[in-house]
Amino acid sequence: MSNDISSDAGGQIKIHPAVDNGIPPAAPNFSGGTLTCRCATDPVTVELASQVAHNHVCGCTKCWKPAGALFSQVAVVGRDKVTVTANADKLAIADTSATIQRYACRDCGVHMYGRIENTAHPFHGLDFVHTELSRESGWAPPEFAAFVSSIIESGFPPSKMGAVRARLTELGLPPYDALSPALMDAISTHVAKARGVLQEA
Ligand SMILES: N[C@@H](CCC(=O)N[C@@H](CS)C(=O)NCC(=O)O)C(=O)O
Ligand SMILES: [Zn+2]
Ligand SMILES: [Zn+2]
Repeated sequence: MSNDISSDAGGQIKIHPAVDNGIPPAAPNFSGGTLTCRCATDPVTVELASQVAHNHVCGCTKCWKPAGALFSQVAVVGRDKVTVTANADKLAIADTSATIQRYACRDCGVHMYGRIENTAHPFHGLDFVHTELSRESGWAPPEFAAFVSSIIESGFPPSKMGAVRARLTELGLPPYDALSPALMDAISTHVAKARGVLQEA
């Protein structure tokens, strides 16, 4: 336990640096900022021309996490609000077979944005971004924890899942093993309408 990267000296479970010491609120009228990768020279920069939505922490193996973090922090923003403003040539898709095409810096490994190209996907039109890559404060804070059980797939001991879910709840991040109920309902509503079995939401 003492050398477990997922807990601090006091045994407190560490979720992600953006939430471990309290979650700062959104700034009113916040209108975006610049994401910068971790390269000391020639960093990739991405401009977001709006506030983000549905910010959350994600335990899946595919989302980018800073070193030592159990969870990723990830939000969505309209794809028309996302512009790569420097060193775009360093970006490559982390896994071309994934639904979300995550554009990663080849040098530092940070994911700069994730994009869904399938126009039938419920989340088409939204890009996935990590606001911690910005120096600005005022981003919409994370509201829930998604894919919590998936941290086990990165090697986290199943016996400590109770402590993780308790800590997430304490932080005000209700833990779910897929997305939040609101987002799961939105996905199924989209699917039902596409199948013609539902007219009204
Ligand atoms: N248990 C899997 C879950 C992966 C997963 O489904 N991730 C969600 C949340 S980011 C997703 O929507 N993935 C789509 C994708 O990765 O393209 C893992 O941890 O790898
Ligand atoms: Zn980089
Ligand atoms: Zn994820």
